[in-house]
Order: sequence, then C-alpha cells, then structure tokens
Amino acid sequence: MGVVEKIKEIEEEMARTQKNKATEYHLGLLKAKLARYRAQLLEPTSKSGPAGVGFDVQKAGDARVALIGFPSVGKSTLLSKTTHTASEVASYEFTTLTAIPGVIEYKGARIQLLDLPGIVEGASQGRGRGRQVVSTAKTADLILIMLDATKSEEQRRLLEIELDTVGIRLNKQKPDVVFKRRTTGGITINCTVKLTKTDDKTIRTILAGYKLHNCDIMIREDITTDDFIDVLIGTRKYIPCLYVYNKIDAISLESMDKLARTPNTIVISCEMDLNLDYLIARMWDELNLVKVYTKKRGAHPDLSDPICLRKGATIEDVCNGVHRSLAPNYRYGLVWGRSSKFNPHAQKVSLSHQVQDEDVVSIFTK
Ligand SMILES: Nc1nc2c(ncn2[C@@H]2O[C@H](COP(=O)(O)OP(=O)(O)OP(=O)(O)O)[C@@H](O)[C@H]2O)c(=O)[nH]1
Ligand SMILES: [K+]
Ligand SMILES: [Mg+2]
Repeated sequence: MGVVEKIKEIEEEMARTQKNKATEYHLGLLKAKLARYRAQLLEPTSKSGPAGVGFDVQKAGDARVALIGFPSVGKSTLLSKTTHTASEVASYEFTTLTAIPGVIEYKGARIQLLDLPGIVEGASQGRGRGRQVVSTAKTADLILIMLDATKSEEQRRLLEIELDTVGIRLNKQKPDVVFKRRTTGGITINCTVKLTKTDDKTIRTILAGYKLHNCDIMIREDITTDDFIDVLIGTRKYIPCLYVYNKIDAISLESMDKLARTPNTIVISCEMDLNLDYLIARMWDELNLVKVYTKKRGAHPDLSDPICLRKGATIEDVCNGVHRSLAPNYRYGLVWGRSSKFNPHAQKVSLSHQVQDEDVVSIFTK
C-alpha cells in the first residue's frame, strides 16, 4: 500500500471514530501516524512519488513573499502592478503555469514577490502543480493568501488546510517545548504550566507510537496534541501570513468593511489601484526588516545604500551584507543608534551584537 492510500485509510478511521474520553489516546496515535505519513510524502528522498520540491527560483533581495490562491483571484495582476515584472493576466483559470519572481523596492529594501500558479483543493496531495506551489510557499518569509472578495468565505479555510497539510503553520509561534532524545533513562516529562488541551498519557501514547522510549521533554506552554506532534516531526515551518482580498471594486461597501475588520486582513483592488501602497507597507511590517547604514571613519554615514536584515540580525550579518571578507578579519565595530548602550554615543561591539532598525555601523578590520 502506498503512502497516499495509508493516509486515506487513517483519515477514514479517524472520521469513523467517535470523539470522547475513551478514544482520545487512540485518536492521538492516529494523528501522529497521519502526521508521519504526510511528512514522508513531502520528503525529497521518499519513494512514495515525486518529491515535494518547489519551483527552482533563485532567492533574491532581502526577503521573499509568496502569493498563494485559487486560480484567477488576481495574483499575476498584483505582481504586474507592484513590480517591474509583467506576468500574464487573463480571465481564464491557470493562466500562470510556473513561478514568476518580481521585486518590490520599499524603504531601501528589495522584497521578492513570487507569483505562483493557482492551486485547487487537494493541491498538497499532489493534484495539478499544487504540491510544487505549496512546497515553494515553505521557502517564503511571508505568505500572502490571495482571495477573491466576490467569492465565498470557504476559500480561505480550504487554502489554510492545504498549507497546514504540508507542515506550514500560519501566524503561529513555534510551540515552547524542548525535546531531547536520550539513549537510556526512559521518558521524563516536565511541565512549567498546567496542560488543559492534552495530557501526560496522550503524550506518552504518541511517543510510544514513534518508538521513542528514552527522551527528556520540557513543556513551557499549554500546548495541544497537534502542537506536540509538530515538535516531534520537527520540520514545521512557522510563517507569518496576510489575507489579501482582491476585487473589492466588485463588492458592496458593507461587505468590504466587514472583511477589512478581520485580523491580518487587507482589502485591495488591483484593477482600480486601491490600497496597494498600504499592502506593501503592511508587508514590510510583517517581514520585520531592519535597515542599517554603514559609515567609514571620518565620513558621514552612507544613507543612500542601507543594508537590510531580518529582525535579530547581528554585526556579523552586517559584515556579510557588505563583503564576505569582513567577518573573518573583524577587529571591532562601532554602533550608533538604538542598539548602542550609550545612545546617542557609539558603543564598541563584537560580531554577536544585535543591531536595530536605523543603526549606523562602522567596521574595523585587522
Ligand atoms: N474586478 C476586478 N478584476 C480583477 C482585479 N484584479 C484582477 N482582476 C481580473 O481577474 C482575472 C484574473 O487575473 P489574474 O491576475 O490572471 O489572476 P491569477 O490569480 O494570476 O490567475 P491564475 O494565474 O490563472 O491562477 C483577470 O481577468 C483580471 O483582469 C480587480 O481588482 N478587480
Ligand atoms: K487567470
Ligand atoms: Mg496568474
């Protein structure tokens, strides 16, 4: 039996099983099995069929944003409107057949926007080019789920399921659980909070299902059984997401207002050029980029060419952003701005110092 059939069988068994206290552990075990088979399906080395690899598009710029949506919601129209790249737009479905990258330049950052083919329900199970699309989504720093404002609300949930199936967790933090394999000593579970959504026995059942008999687990938040399985699988991607409703020119003001009030949601019209600037500003915010200026000794900082980095970046990342020879020959650095302990004066820093937005940095080499 192939992996796809096994998945089907488990899904059917789960659907048949009534949810109650007595079946809780059995369901937990089935869930764990299901997660394992789905992970297998997406392994590049699996023998279960073509690998879950994305489109071969070079990463470029400071961050990557992927456009995910059903056919004809206006993904290519958005790319054509916000970048210098033209992607074919047409009224028929599946106009776009491959990944098309464009670049948005904003506040000194170069953001790669990836136009992708439309996906349909079941995409993650290998229908159409769907699996390739959802695999590409995994490589993004931000996902835009693009929806047609004139279509039913159901669309959004279906897309979320497709991304969830391949291990993408949207707008979610990685569960605060430390998991360590051991060679002996049995299973130790420590919790710093009270668990209300799962319990010790379910966790042990799942560990047994994975043949894990020796490990230390430290749980620091009130996780669900699914969260715990995610920790065990270990390859989940936690990616921020914005829901973008296009074609608001074609709906009533009341419906638009209602959509616009939903969390993480932006309403636009590509055709009428409505709210596109705001969308780009929100993308920038979600990406958490920091901009750092460099300064040569005795000169003014170079404000024309900032280095863009992800939040949490260090002086080492700044060095690598200038030239790869810098970090190996690093002597010391000077930082002005919010990350300097002595702001408005400079602080002398090492490679591991974390920079903040709008810092000015001087690097001195050996
Ligand atoms: N009314 C309206 N139509 C739009 C808007 N944006 C795009 N369209 C139309 O929607 C249709 C589909 O646009 P595309 O950009 O090709 O959609 P897509 O999501 O790239 O489609 P696929 O590549 O086939 O998945 C075209 O006829 C566009 O002219 C909008 O803001 N309002
Ligand atoms: K289209
Ligand atoms: Mg398209």
